[in-house]
Amino acid sequence: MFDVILYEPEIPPNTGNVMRLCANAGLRLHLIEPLGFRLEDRRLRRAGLDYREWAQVRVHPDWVTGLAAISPRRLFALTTRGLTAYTQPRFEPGDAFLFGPETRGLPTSLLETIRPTYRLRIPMQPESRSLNLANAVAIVLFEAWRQQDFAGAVLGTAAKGP
Ligand SMILES: C[S@@+](CC[C@H](N)C(=O)[O-])C[C@H]1O[C@@H](n2cnc3c(N)ncnc32)[C@H](O)[C@@H]1O
Repeated sequence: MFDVILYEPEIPPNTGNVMRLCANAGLRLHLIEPLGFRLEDRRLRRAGLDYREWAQVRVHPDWVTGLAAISPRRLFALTTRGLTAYTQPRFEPGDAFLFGPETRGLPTSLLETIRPTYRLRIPMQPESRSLNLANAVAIVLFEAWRQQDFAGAVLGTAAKGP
């Protein structure tokens, strides 16, 4: 329904967390190379990811190839320099969300080239610099999925009493 794109991610446990999140929410995950680690990295494997969590991950050799393969309906770039709150747009199936690398964020040159539909920002306290990448993905993607009434999810059953 939605595509998540990690642009040149650097830290294995972050990508592992996002892989699990995407599998849980039924989202496709795209990793744009170069990665700051090998997919065989034991710190990624240590996340205990199973086949299902690897199955929906695609690795693209560069941004141009990745974008052509994903071909999103709209592209939302998540950046601390965004001017639009992530809660403002009405997301639709086929939208894609682009997140930057942990130490650098999304390069200005990339943002100017791709011209995303919106540059989205997650509100923070004035003295805060940024959120952890995996946390940022979780916040935005669950908002997008919430807007779809958590389509496809099992929302739970009432607990049986004693
Ligand atoms: C650790 S942050 C990068 C920090 C980098 N110094 C910067 O300012 O962009 C990794 C990625 O998480 C996302 N992110 C983190 N905090 C965010 C926020 N408050 N609003 C929007 N995106 C955020 C962005 O995609 C960012 O590129």
